[in-house]
Amino acid sequence: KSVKPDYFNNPMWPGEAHSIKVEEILYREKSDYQEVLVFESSTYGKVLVLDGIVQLTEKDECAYQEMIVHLPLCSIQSPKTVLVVGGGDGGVLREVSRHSSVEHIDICEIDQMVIDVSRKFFPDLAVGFEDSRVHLHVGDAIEFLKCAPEGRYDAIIVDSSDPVGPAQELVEKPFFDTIAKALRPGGVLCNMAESMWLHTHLIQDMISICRETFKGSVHYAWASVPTYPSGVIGFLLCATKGPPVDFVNPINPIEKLEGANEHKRELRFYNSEMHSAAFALPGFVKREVSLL
Ligand SMILES: NCCCN[C@H]1CC[C@H](N)CC1
Repeated sequence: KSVKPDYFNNPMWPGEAHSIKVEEILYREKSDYQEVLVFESSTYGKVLVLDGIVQLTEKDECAYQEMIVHLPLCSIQSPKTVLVVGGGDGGVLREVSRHSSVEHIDICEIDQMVIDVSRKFFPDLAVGFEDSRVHLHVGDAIEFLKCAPEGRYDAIIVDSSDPVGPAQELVEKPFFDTIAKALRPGGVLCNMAESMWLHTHLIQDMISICRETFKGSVHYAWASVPTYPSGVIGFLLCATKGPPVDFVNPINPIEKLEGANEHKRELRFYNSEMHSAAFALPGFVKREVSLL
């Protein structure tokens, strides 16, 4: 094409761009929702990109997938029913299935192409779909949650892409209302919550909505993910009104879970110390993002 794309003019991280050396393009198609790209990188393994935004790399996906799952699931006693919103690559499912107390996992992913591409190029993530407890729903999570039975889930994990494009409505109040309704009293939500370096306004908006919607506690945690913009990603942890949930000190520590580590592939990032440390926040975040 004659004109190079303007890398610096994007809504989520204006003025910055991240580059990874491409060895070989393995897949590039447009689904009904987004452009799906897979390439072999020089130093991060295979990389999944949606609409030009890095979703995961083989090298560092463990940080995000392990934290987004074990921060909520290790904060409640024996979680049984779990809902995953998004997560079509299967990585979150792989992590949920480490918890032997879980009996039923629903996943609602809007884009079948993401599932097919993950099965072909990311078998270490798509392995999550093989668990017999998994029930796949391909469709819009907004509709799925509207029809979900009240108090159905112990935990809901929103593994979304950025709120530009298909995932736009996943940061709005009506969606959080349906999540709160679908969770049991004392149930927990873990929501992808962008970067404390880049998105404090969006994080504040989400926290304000969640404080209203979840009468229980609202906490912000974060992890290092080198291939995400600014090198960190955040997680919003909420509990519905009911038995109080202490997010910072896991009452269901992963180290005590039978079989959690021999599972499909050992944990590479998450442990109980990383769990508690993830809630420690820099001064500027405490000032800019009021959690109280
Ligand atoms: N399931 C893979 C991760 C999807 N979530 C990511 C959160 C951060 C975004 N900038 C990219 C997607």
